[in-house]
Amino acid sequence: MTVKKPGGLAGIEAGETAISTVGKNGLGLTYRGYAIEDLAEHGSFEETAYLLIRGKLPNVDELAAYRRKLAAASSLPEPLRRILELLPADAHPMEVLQVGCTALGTMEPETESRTAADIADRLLAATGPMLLHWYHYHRQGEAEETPGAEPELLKADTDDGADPQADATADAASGSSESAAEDAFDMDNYTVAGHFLYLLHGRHAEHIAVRVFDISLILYAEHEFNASTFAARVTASTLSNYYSSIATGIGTLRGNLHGGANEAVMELITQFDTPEEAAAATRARLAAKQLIMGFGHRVYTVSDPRSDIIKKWSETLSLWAEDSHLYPVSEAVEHVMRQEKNLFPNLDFYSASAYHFLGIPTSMFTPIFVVSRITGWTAHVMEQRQNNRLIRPTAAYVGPESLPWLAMHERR
Ligand SMILES: CC(=O)SCCNC(=O)CCNC(=O)[C@H](O)C(C)(C)COP(=O)(O)OP(=O)(O)OC[C@H]1O[C@@H](n2cnc3c(N)ncnc32)[C@H](O)[C@@H]1OP(=O)(O)O
Ligand SMILES: O=C([O-])CC(=O)C(=O)O
Repeated sequence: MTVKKPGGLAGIEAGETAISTVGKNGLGLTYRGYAIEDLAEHGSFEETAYLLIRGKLPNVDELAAYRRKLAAASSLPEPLRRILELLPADAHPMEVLQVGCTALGTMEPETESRTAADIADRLLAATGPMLLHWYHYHRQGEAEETPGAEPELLKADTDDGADPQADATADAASGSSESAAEDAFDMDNYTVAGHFLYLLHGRHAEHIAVRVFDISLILYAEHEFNASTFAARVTASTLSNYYSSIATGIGTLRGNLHGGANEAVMELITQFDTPEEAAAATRARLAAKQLIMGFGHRVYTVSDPRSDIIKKWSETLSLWAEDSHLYPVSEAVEHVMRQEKNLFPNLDFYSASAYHFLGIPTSMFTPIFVVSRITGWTAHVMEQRQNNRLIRPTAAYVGPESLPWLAMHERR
């Protein structure tokens, strides 16, 4: 008798890693031995990126130098800007990032002196600007379409009376090599989070907005053998180049069962005006055997520790938000999912409302996941290369056997 193997490689230990632990005892997440709770409370995304890519937490001087390196790496070469401008306005933002990263790979290829770690630094600083250059270029002259816009209390004061969003947009669209936004951004205090929000909104974001965004980047950075990381490792295992692993990771992250879930969550919760409506609709969907995005997990069985952290921040941001009802709506969905299915929210569920309250357009949610996960993908590509063996499992053949050859005229 043959024993049926679990689908989707569930429960299969597909290799070793020293980068992170996921779901030990059903819960818990560590990056190189550090608890996610500590990283999110005391650390920054730059420290997390350094830890993942270089294997240790940076000291004061190393962190300052790293931030300077990232700040310098955040500007886009002119040919790359042109390529991004040629992409259609309705292109999928994940494909824009795939094109952007691959195009950069043709301009700044991996070499002995330009290592995977160097390119990772370049990409985690430059992918946000790539996305936002393409975004603003195509929205030149359009009304602000950021849903919910940034809550008033989260906005930094702009004292010159100018409309920096319009300036940044127009300048990006004009094709000048350095946009007004980049010129004006305080590069001495560069953070990936602060720079992204600045380029999006055309003004410095409030401290709390930058901090919440920074924490979300920490939470999204790494997660063991998740689908996109595993796919990136498969690509690395063929001795392909670094950029190809990243392109693989982006393509795999896009799907709704993985990174795409945060956008699907937003599409769900914005359909409801009240918690009661959300609860009833969730019950109806479950009865119809539909998936509710942002719930469940392949590895965690008790809870996703990242969800507790981002949920708290989503609640805090909702206090200032125009459409603050999205937080109680989300809680109502969570309540039904726990009651009916004993399922808990994963990181994507409350990230959706948190990003929305920060004034981030829904179509950028999964690309932001890319900006962060580049760190984890890189750590895994480097680990795979250190002790490489081609990843090539076998399949149990279940197709037809020994068919007689059919001549052309015999085929239906
Ligand atoms: C950052 C991230 O990438 S986290 C993951 C993001 N993805 C999502 O949120 C998508 C929604 N969730 C899901 O589809 C799944 O929970 C996954 C893909 C995350 C994990 O999938 P699997 O490990 O294969 O779990 P599986 O599909 O076997 O689920 C077990 C049971 O729970 C149910 N279930 C799991 N997740 C959900 C959900 N979100 N909504 C409704 N039911 C669910 C399944 O239907 C299944 O029920 P059954 O036993 O009656 O058939
Ligand atoms: O681990 C997984 O399967 C998905 C996930 O939560 C992640 O990649 O962050």
